[in-house]
Amino acid sequence: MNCNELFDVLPIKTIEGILPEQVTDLAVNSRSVNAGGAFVCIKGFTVDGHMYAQNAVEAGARVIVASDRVDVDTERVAVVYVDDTMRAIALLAPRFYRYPSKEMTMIGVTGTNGKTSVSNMMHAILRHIGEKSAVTGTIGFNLDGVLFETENTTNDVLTTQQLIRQAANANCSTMTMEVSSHGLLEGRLAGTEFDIAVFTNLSHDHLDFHGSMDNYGHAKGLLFAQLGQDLEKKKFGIVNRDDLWGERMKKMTAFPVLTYGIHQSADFRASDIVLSDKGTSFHLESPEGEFNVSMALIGEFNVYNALAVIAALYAKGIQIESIIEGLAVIPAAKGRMEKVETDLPLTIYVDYAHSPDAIEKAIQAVLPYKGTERKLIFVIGTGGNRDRLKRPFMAEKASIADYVILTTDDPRDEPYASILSELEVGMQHDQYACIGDREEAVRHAVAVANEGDIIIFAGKGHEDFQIIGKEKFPHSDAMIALEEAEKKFGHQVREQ
Ligand SMILES: CC(=O)N[C@H]1[C@@H](OP(=O)(O)OP(=O)(O)OC[C@H]2O[C@@H](n3ccc(=O)[nH]c3=O)[C@H](O)[C@@H]2O)O[C@H](CO)[C@@H](O)[C@@H]1O[C@H](C)C(=O)N[C@@H](C)C(=O)N[C@H](CCC(=O)O)C(=O)O
Ligand SMILES: Nc1ncnc2c1ncn2[C@@H]1O[C@H](COP(=O)(O)OP(=O)(O)OP(=O)(O)O)[C@@H](O)[C@H]1O
Repeated sequence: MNCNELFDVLPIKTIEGILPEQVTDLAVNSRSVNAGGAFVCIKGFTVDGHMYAQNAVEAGARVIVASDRVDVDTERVAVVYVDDTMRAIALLAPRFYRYPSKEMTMIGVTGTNGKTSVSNMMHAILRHIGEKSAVTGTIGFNLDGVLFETENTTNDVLTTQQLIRQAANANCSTMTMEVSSHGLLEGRLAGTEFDIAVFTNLSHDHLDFHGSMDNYGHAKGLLFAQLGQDLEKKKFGIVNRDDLWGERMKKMTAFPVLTYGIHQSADFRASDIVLSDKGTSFHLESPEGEFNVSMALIGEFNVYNALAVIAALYAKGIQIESIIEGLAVIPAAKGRMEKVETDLPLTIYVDYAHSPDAIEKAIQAVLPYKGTERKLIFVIGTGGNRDRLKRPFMAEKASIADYVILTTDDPRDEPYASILSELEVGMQHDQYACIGDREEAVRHAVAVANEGDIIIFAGKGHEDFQIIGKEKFPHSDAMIALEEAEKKFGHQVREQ
């Protein structure tokens, strides 16, 4: 891109050296600088990108954007000095990628729980009805069926613009993004123009970062505020009417807001809900009349997710009949109450619940068909060095299960003992075990199960690793559980 055109977007303090005519690339990581590119030095939580300016020059950068003095040869490279490089990249990235979000319908999904589920359901339905679609979030970046790994739920501003440009170039009609509160507060969505903002719910999580529920709720609301002020555009907010924070989200935008819910009156309302182990059906009241909806996803929480999906895709202009047809055939998002296929006499789910509300909802999903004979075993892990306040509340909700195994998900640098003791405070009955090593915890769950029992492994979901210390180790709840269950029950099945 032409340098004058690119840097014209910045309030520049000084330029040392001579700006080249063009830059080929933008980078915030010295390790991904390409020859002829520009490197922006970001001060992070861990390191200061200014330390890597010389590495960037050696990798071929022609321009460095910095706020602090950098010791580089200005005969070789131009240095653009600004007040704040984080704000600079927020302006440079969308300009460099030519404001790609304007070329598609952009749907942002925020809330404590349900972001991955809702956004992947929308993506799957759009593809089912023949539209090209992209989605980014905790599972990665899915470009019309091809999955790429990403670092964050909501990526840094540069990666975000790169991914949106990729989706636009691939002629996607829609890009759905999971929008985290961290992403909103840290400006990772600068330059992303959303058309539809969806709010799922708000409950206790990430208070280590936000300090209070009020701050956390405010951060989520920024997605609605970021719908902008150009009221001539057709934009929509979608909010959960049964969640007290829904009203607050609504107040953050002047655009029309469609509501959904089960208990309160709403534009999209579900009633006559039938929950089973095979799936869920409900009656839908909508602005277009009444419909029957059925889907293979289990649990009342998925009724909320389905309502959010229906309202958002309706706002995009898709016929409700087509959305319902899509809902009938799509699978659960990976690792979200995902049933592990087995002919062994156990029902096993892998789930990503790691907040008190999600744990309650995951357990409630199986209660309607569990009966009194079968035991529900719930394995709950929490991460080390992260929100400690939620731990007892997680165990309190887990206590709804008959037998609970308290363990870790990514212990990081925190000792097992401190994680487990803080969880244990919340237990409401004595039918539980504390086992820090997750593999051992999974094996124990199968060891205590009887034929017909249900086990939910919560906390790791789609992830196939565990972070212990600073390292990632391969880990799969499903594989360990199946191996153990095969040893325990396999002969029974084979002999039949
Ligand atoms: C606390 C936090 O937000 N950290 C984010 C932050 O990392 P950081 O500030 O530590 O980065 P850093 O390592 O100090 O690097 C600073 C700069 O130096 C550069 N650098 C670094 C090394 C080098 O050799 N060369 C170089 O140029 C880096 O590229 C970067 O530009 O910037 C990184 C790049 O954007 C993010 O990946 C990282 O997210 C970490 C992984 C994280 O765990 N974040 C969590 C808190 C988070 O954001 N979570 C939410 C989901 C919440 C939910 O579940 O709802 C999310 O959206 O993911
Ligand atoms: N609408 C919902 N309400 C409450 N719990 C939900 C809802 N949808 C999913 N869950 C539960 O929360 C877990 C996480 O769901 P999902 O990954 O969709 O949420 P998320 O908002 O993307 O979470 P995260 O930010 O942690 O990635 C699921 O595994 C399920 O147990």
